[in-house]
Amino acid sequence: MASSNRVDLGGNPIKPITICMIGAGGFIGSHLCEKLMAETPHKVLALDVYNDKIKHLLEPDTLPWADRIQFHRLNIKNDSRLESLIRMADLTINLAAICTPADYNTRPLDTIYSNFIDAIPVVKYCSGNNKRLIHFSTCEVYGKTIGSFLPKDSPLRQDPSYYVLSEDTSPCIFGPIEKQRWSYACAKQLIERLIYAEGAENGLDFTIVRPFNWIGPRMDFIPGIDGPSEGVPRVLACFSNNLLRREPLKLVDGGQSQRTFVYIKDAIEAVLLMIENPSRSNGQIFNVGNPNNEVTVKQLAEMMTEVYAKVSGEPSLETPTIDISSEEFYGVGYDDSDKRIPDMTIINRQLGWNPKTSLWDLLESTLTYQHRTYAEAIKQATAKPAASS
Ligand SMILES: NC(=O)c1ccc[n+]([C@@H]2O[C@H](COP(=O)([O-])OP(=O)(O)OC[C@H]3O[C@@H](n4cnc5c(N)ncnc54)[C@H](O)[C@@H]3O)[C@@H](O)[C@H]2O)c1
Ligand SMILES: O=C(O)[C@H]1O[C@H](OP(=O)(O)OP(=O)(O)OC[C@H]2O[C@@H](n3ccc(=O)[nH]c3=O)[C@H](O)[C@@H]2O)[C@H](O)[C@@H](O)[C@@H]1O
Repeated sequence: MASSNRVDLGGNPIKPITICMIGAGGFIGSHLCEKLMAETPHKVLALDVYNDKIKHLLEPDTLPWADRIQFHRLNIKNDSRLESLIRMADLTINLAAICTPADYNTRPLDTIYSNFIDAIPVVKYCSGNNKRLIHFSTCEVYGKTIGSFLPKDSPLRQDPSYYVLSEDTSPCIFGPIEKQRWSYACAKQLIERLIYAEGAENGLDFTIVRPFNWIGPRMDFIPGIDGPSEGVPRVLACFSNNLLRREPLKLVDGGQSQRTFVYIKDAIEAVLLMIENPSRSNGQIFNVGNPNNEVTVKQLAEMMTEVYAKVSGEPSLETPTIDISSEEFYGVGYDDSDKRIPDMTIINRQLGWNPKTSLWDLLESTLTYQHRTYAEAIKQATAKPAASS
């Protein structure tokens, strides 16, 4: 329950604030709203075009936090209410974006507009009205590691300085323009630079968050169930969909890319620390990830297969994975980040935050959720054609 005697990292009482959360209806937004309602006294103006993932927080209006959350259905591209909602709040958190890799090379214009152009008014309204901004960027701004350009057998590839990604020292390395995969990373980088410049020239109080593969319940959609049949969500939902349908998991270019995955609930703790400790967060760019949870995508597929068999009680397929080329899976212009290990020095120093949950544990709770939420719907959807023939 929201307690009134909560203190910040300096031991000072935390005053209730109003937060304008743009993109509140998405994966991260839904978990952040849940946390803010259950554990803090803060108010949320929740802005999004959809609210399915936060319906449980909005209805019925007898919920204990009913007077602390207000949903505003709006598209920030073209809605004149945006500035007044930002003005009504003490802090704006911008989560709105197109952020699924399948879109970056097939809808590059929408990707660039969404991640750069549409975010500009948010930055300007915060700067012009002296409001604090927490903006969600991405670990993709780092692009590829320096180490990826070394020969495969170079011993330097084992040296962390060639692959650990640090906020204030690592370069941002993208592929050529025809590799439209980088449209997202480049747009995010430019909005980071704009925010940074607003801070330097006009005194904007900002915090930039670079999430490293946050995963958990409510991430994206299951194609044909609560999203388009032909849609391609991020890897957690792709693999969940394959497991639920008892299909082999598809390994893009052999699944050799490496990722570090962090549990959404751990990551949300970090965001709450940023919200409630502005003096330690303003002017900072924070990596938020779990360097201990590194796997190749192939290892992730194997682990998810094992965990899913445990939580569903269904035996795994004889051939649990198949290889597929990136061109076949994503189309022309796809490219990939090779490896993503976050340097945690800054977030540790400023906020004392550390992730807690192991990859096995986070997959167990997430796949339990996926099974409970979708297994029956998939059974019905796949049974339909047979019943009608
Ligand atoms: N999940 C991750 O691990 C991760 C990693 C890196 C970066 N991020 C960044 O974090 C943010 C949130 O990511 P997420 O995983 O919750 O994605 P999401 O797609 O689940 O949420 C984004 C939300 O923004 C909304 N939105 C998009 N455009 C809008 C518009 N024009 N007007 C109003 N609402 C709009 C969408 O409807 C959606 O609900 C994004 O900026 C993303 O780039 C997330
Ligand atoms: O989450 C993040 O930190 C960032 O990274 C993601 O990018 P990426 O990790 O490449 O996206 P995923 O869809 O999660 O894919 C991870 C890896 O799995 C592979 N993959 C994906 C799906 C699939 O079915 N099979 C498969 O092998 C991809 O090729 C990629 O190598 C997205 O760009 C953003 O959500 C975000 O900014």
